[in-house]
Amino acid sequence: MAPELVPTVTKSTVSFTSPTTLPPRAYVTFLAGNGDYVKGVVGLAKGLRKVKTAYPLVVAVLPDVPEEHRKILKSQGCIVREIEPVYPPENQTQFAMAYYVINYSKLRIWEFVEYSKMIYLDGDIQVFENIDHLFDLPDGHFYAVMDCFCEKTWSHTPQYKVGYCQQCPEKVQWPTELGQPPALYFNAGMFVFEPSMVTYHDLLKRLKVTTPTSFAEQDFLNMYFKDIYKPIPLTYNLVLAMLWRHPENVNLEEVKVVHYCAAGSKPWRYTGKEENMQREDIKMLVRKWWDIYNDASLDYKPLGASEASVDGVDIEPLGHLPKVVQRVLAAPSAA
Ligand SMILES: O=c1ccn([C@@H]2O[C@H](COP(=O)(O)OP(=O)(O)O)[C@@H](O)[C@H]2O)c(=O)[nH]1
Ligand SMILES: OC[C@H]1O[C@H](O[C@@H]2[C@@H](O)[C@H](O)[C@@H](O)[C@H](O)[C@@H]2O)[C@H](O)[C@@H](O)[C@H]1O
Ligand SMILES: [Mn+2]
Repeated sequence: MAPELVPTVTKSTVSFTSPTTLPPRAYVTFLAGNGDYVKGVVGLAKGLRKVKTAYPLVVAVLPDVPEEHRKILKSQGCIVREIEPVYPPENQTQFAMAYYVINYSKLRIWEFVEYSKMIYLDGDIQVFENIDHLFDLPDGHFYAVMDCFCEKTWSHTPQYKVGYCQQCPEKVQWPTELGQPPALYFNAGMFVFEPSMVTYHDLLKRLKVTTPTSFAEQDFLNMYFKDIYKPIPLTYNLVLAMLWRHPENVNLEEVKVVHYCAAGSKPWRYTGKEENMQREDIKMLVRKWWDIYNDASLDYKPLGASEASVDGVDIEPLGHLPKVVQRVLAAPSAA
């Protein structure tokens, strides 16, 4: 329903303005499959509500996301938009993770042109402090946080082989015999962008003639936006591996956004068994995620709607703190 318009008299004319003229902006995330990433998106929706963002969360869902999950997302106040998958050209490339092939579907968000500016967030991200001010960054650029090349997932790359990382370029100099150091490279789990049909069609056209590489759409987006990419501080997307790879670059107190992308760190699957997962900072961040996910006061409460169900579908929290997670979080750190 359109907001009730209130007349305002300017000079001799009367013009109508909506009482709350928010610019057309939104957060957007991506959901594929009928698995447990929907918990990540519910957690993200509740986290954004907790920090009192002024903007909605759009969830771009692939056709394989079941109706049940879509209803849960709508019950959490999300705007659910179905997108068609995007596949890279046929190739023999080994992606760093086999499922990365579906992540090219993220490119569909460029066609959400009803929004002038959007902030993309992976479903395994949590926002712990309000970041709405990023929407006011100057137009015409692509803003994202620089990634780290030190995890094993990078072992196929020249930078990993020589021990170079953009997070500490002075530690191991880029060997001159290898030519120019790699261009600044961002993590594609969070970025600020402007939807545009021109860009959207050009992205898909360029994808058709681009050989896929191990980090799939993240590599492609880095190639495509390299001339307008502007790094923003890691407080806006803490890739967890930074905690053990570049602790000197991290001040946890200042971190606003946490990206649970390290192996074994997805809070809704956390067992504490994988490498680094017994660290006290990891256990604290997993607990912080669950505190939001389990906080019923953060559930979306539309005026007048029953909180018990939506169209008869019981909207129970998707899961309390599983016993295994409680046990692991409570256990004293071995490290
Ligand atoms: O089975 C899947 C795999 C990925 N995703 C979405 O794609 C994003 C990117 O994948 P992921 O975060 O696992 O990559 P990582 O950042 O861990 O490399 C996820 O956050 C989800 O939003 C999803 O919905 N279902
Ligand atoms: O499809 C490729 C994915 O590549 C990125 O994840 C990687 C990357 O960050 C590496 O640098 C890390 O080492 C690794 O752990 C992490 O999973 C994005 O987070 C994700 O959204 C998506 O684009
Ligand atoms: Mn991620």
